[in-house]
Amino acid sequence: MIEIRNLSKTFDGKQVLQGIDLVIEKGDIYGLVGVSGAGKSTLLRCINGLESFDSGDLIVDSVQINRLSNKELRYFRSGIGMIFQQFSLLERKTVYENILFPLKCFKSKMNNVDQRIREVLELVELSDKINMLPRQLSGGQKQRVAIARALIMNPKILLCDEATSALDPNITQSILELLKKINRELGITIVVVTHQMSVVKGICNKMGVLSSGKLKAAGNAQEIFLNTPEILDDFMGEENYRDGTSDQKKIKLEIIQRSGENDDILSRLAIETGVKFELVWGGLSKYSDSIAGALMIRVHEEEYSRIEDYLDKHRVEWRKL
Ligand SMILES: Nc1ncnc2c1ncn2[C@@H]1O[C@H](COP(=O)(O)OP(=O)(O)OP(=O)(O)O)[C@@H](O)[C@H]1O
Repeated sequence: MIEIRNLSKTFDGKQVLQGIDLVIEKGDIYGLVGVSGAGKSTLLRCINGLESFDSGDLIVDSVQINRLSNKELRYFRSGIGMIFQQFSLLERKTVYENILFPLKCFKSKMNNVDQRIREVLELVELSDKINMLPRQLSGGQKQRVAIARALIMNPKILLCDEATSALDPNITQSILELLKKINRELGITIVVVTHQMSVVKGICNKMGVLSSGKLKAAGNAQEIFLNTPEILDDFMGEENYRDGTSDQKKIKLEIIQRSGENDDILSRLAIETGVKFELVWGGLSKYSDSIAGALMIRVHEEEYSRIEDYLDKHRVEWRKL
């Protein structure tokens, strides 16, 4: 378990994390989201002791990180894996040597190193690339090597800093599946820093929303998406829909669909109100353990009240954006 209590940090007098209280349970896949500069990466780096903090407590499996000596901190960090957007592989070393690297760094006395490297490579499904150099691999394959390198030390926690941000959607999906498998089969707690809402929806059971160094919300990811979506408004539009024409006279609203309810809502809305509206974005999202969806429509302000009346009358869940 990772417990963060009233943690604050400044950089050059600027407060970048302010009174953060957060608990990440063993086995969670926890998403940390927020706009650029919100403090996500700094918080992630505090968790593995790469970054110090000014006040508060950070306790990982009953170990108070801020009280560790340098030697103890080094040992502690060997039990936490980390992967990055840019993979950070050694370009002149083979896949095998890259995975071996942390064992050398931490002067590990692990037995059967060769067998262990082959095991982690099999887990990330890259056994056939063992003697290749990073430049001979695709982005997704490089991230798999980075994951294997993180796993070689048998970590209890894996930290992912924008690990899929540089990848195509299909490749992202396969990396997310791999992270889920690692969480499920090895029981590794995963903390994911991302600006991609689809990543949080796809794999995270919990999430924390950071804004200007403060924690705006924390809890069950699906509940935050469905019950308090306004908290995520800052990110909407970056990924879910593109709306270049900012027509002031049009109002956007979101219709929530839970478990297949209101499948026919758009056709009913069009036929029964006669209002012409635009579908901006729509889709079902697969949350870690269920499916729910949202439809975003745009309507001229003069006709907005007819839509509002219809949705309320038919008890359809919606909100104005
Ligand atoms: N080493 C540093 N020295 C000084 N300021 C820093 C340092 N690292 C981060 N900051 C500042 O701390 C704030 C939080 O940065 P951080 O990288 O944690 O945000 P983030 O939410 O991860 O953003 P992004 O999504 O862009 O990576 C920013 O204002 C950043 O400029």
